Amino acid sequence: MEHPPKTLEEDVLPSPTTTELEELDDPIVKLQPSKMEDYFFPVHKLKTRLEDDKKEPVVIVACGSFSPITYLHLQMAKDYILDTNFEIMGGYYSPVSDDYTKEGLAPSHHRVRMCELAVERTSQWLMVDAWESLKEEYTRTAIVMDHFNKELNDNRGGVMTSDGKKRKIKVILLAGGDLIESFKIPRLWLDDDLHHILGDYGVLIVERTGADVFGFLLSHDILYQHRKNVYVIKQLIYNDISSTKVRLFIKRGMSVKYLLPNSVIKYIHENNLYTT
Ligand SMILES: Nc1ncnc2c1ncn2[C@@H]1O[C@H](COP(=O)(O)OP(=O)(O)OP(=O)(O)O)[C@@H](O)[C@H]1O
Ligand SMILES: NC(=O)c1ccc[n+]([C@@H]2O[C@H](COP(=O)(O)O)[C@@H](O)[C@H]2O)c1
Repeated sequence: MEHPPKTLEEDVLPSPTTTELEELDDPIVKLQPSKMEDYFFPVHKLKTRLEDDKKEPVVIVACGSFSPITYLHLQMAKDYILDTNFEIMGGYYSPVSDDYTKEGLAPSHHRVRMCELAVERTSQWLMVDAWESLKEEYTRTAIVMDHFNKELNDNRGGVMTSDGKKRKIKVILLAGGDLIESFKIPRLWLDDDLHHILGDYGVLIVERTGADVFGFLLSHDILYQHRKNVYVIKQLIYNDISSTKVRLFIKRGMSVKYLLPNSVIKYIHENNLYTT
């Protein structure tokens, strides 16, 4: 279990590069198709070479509804940098399929496109993978993690180190504290899946207001058993934008500016999403 930095002095926050602060003029775009038969695994922002051989290559996978994606989801993926032992090769949003019966889900092709719009001008490492969303039936998160592992390690052989050898990428699930707390809901998660996700992959937990992550880690047997593979990202500034509230604001005709990227707001209006 990773603990937050003890003092701020010990923890040197990397300064963002200019490109990270500006919206990219020349966006790195490779849109996902809307049919499974046209599906390809997106790799256009994936780093293929490890810069620091002492670090462990990692790909972050964020599963969720993203209905719609907000600045919280974008910021959540950024906080990994506090952990200095990983070198991030890339990150993916994997929106759930339409079969996931949750209130407020816009059709999956809209959710995928909104995620793409959100990252295409603002990130040099985040991509959107439509595989899960293109499936007619719901796919459990453990199977989604296997899909990423297969694409990255089995099909592509991981990454290249400086001496030309290939190294396996650690695929890690990025999840908010609330998602982790859902592990305790009876029959929602299979124990075998939790052992697989936590034991064979790993979880990066982003603290969320109202969720006592450390207390929960202590109380949950399977999480505790795999605690070495569980990394908690302490939120220094809490951001509690929620997609539910964003949908409600839109429905009530209120402004959602500064809660999500303008390109996503424009898309929502153009496609008349969340108005009813
Ligand atoms: N405020 C937050 N702080 C930390 N993590 C969050 C926050 N909001 C969402 N997440 C995380 O983002 C991921 C995807 O979230 P998802 O879109 O499914 O839920 P949500 O934003 O809570 O949406 P909804 O309001 O529709 O339930 C999940 O891992 C969730 O825990
Ligand atoms: N058994 C499982 O694999 C399982 C159970 C609950 C949620 N999840 C995942 O968690 C993510 C977020 O779910 P919610 O939007 O319901 O918070 C989704 O990607 C969903 O697929 C997976």
